[in-house]
Amino acid sequence: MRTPLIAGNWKMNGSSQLIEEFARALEGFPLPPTVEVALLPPFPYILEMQRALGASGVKIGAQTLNPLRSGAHTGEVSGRMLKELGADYVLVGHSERRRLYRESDEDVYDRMVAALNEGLKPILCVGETLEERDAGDTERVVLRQVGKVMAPLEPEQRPLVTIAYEPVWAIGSGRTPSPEQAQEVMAAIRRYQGDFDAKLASGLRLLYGGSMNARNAQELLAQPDIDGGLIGGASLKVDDFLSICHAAG
Ligand SMILES: O=C(CO)COP(=O)(O)O
Repeated sequence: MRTPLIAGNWKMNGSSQLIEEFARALEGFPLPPTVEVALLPPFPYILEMQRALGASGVKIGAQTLNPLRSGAHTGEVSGRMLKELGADYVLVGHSERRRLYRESDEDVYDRMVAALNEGLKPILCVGETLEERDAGDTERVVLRQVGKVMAPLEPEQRPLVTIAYEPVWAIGSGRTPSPEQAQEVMAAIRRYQGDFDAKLASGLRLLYGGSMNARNAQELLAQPDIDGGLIGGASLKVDDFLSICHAAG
């Protein structure tokens, strides 16, 4: 039985005021006990969020990490630091990191290993561009991204990874694949993992991300291989985010 996870990726958004709004809302509106909920704010808010929301059961995460532990890397943040701040989760390979900061599959792998070594729970993001989808390349692209990072891991590390399927064209666009189209890709990811290890595949937690909101969450989450969501824009609206959490419960 896989516990659903709803994770909110604030990207470079949010404020102390928004953290307070979440704290107030969660006082009167507890989270469903059957769902794990995480919020991933920008680095400067991690500690504040941990203090304000930790007691509500919300887990805290980060959006990236540097693969090194420390050193002369101006502007960077390591997994060790995130762990010390109380972070549980960390995204690796988000398409915005791949595109805007030129992170390759190898860079994503290095971050994955660093996250695992620090005891953080990595969420590996994968997804195709519109051109790749139109060319009929979706599965090939997504399984390559999964394989390049998952295959070299030690067998005992693989079950610690959550995979988020986020079609690049669905992110921030208001467009989503149909629930059946999302299901098809996510079932392919699970089958592919099953080629390594059947137990790993059945326990693997798969999230859908890309314009998931309070209106479409229910039908996406109803698909058999969708175990939760990675939410961008709607995680900045307290009511919408909490209603997605309840839809998953
Ligand atoms: O990129 C995303 C989450 O990581 C999805 O963002 P949106 O929900 O804003 O489309």
